[in-house]
Amino acid sequence: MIYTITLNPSVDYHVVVDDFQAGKLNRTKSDYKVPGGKGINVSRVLKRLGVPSKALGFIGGFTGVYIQEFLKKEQIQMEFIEVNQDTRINIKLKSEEETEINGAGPNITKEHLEELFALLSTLTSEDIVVFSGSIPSSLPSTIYVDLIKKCKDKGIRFVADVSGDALESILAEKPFLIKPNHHELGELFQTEINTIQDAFMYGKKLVEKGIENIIVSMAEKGALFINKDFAFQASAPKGELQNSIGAGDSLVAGFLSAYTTGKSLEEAFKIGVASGSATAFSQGLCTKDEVMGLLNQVKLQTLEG
Ligand SMILES: Nc1ncnc2c1ncn2[C@@H]1O[C@H](COP(=O)(O)OP(=O)(O)O)[C@@H](O)[C@H]1O
Ligand SMILES: O=P(O)(O)OC[C@H]1O[C@](O)(COP(=O)(O)O)[C@@H](O)[C@@H]1O
Repeated sequence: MIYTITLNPSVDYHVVVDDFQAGKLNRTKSDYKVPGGKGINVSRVLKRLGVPSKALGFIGGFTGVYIQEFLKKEQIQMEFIEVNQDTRINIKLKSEEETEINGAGPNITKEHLEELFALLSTLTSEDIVVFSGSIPSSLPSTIYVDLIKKCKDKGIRFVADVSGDALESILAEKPFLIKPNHHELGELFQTEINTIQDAFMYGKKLVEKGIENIIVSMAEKGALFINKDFAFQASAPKGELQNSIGAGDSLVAGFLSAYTTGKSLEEAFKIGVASGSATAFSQGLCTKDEVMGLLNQVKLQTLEG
């Protein structure tokens, strides 16, 4: 079973504003709300691609109730730990550009954390755990390392889609897969990455440190897959960008949906990239038909060196 762990879920409040002006009164052209948080998005896309998963994490308040009801309607398995404060609301503003304001998240107590450790202790080496997204501000930045150690003790493989200090701290734990975008990869090396060649060079450094597989996503430029045996660059399909929120999560879900059902790393990578782009080209998260419709546009090129 794939378990997704979202320490900091969200209700994503999407607003579309024509010609957004900072510091002025703006009125929405349209708006809608959906559950968010990286692991929750991964579970939702996995479900659409026909692969079951179970969503874990901390949830609370009226926003938490909304998320759980929504996921229940989508028949997504979940086992969230109830906390005392509201799950955050993240603002996703679409105008000429996309602007995001993500909340810090509710207070998580020692007891809540112990519940999560107890849940993890029921998993087996057959499972895969996906750790995604930010850490609520009440938890230490090393929390992912502690949770990962718990998984590693049981021989459980894990995937991490995290950024900043959290990403840096988990590298020594040798994840099965990480998926930074090119900004997040650059941040690790205190540099800016804009080209495929630079992404390849820095991605390889992480593989040398013991990361099994790395996917560096580069939005409309596609993505790179690197491990110790081979490296590929995938072009992204062409289409009209609707909303790229959740594109990275969809890439992770697409990859895992294929890899855990017996496809090669190469094929799984292609399905991942098609899933990311299918989400970017739709208002919400991708559907299976949308992913399959884009798959033959994803072309792989071997990267050497
Ligand atoms: N504008 C776009 N056009 C085509 N594909 C896109 C676009 N934006 C994102 N994608 C697809 O989604 C994947 C993940 O997007 P990216 O923005 O890099 O991730 P994140 O959401 O983690 O920042 C990309 O590798 C690509 O396949
Ligand atoms: O936990 P973080 O880093 O604040 O990110 C949470 C946000 O990321 C998302 O999961 C989208 O992630 P991606 O666009 O990277 O796929 C949103 O649903 C959510 O609001």
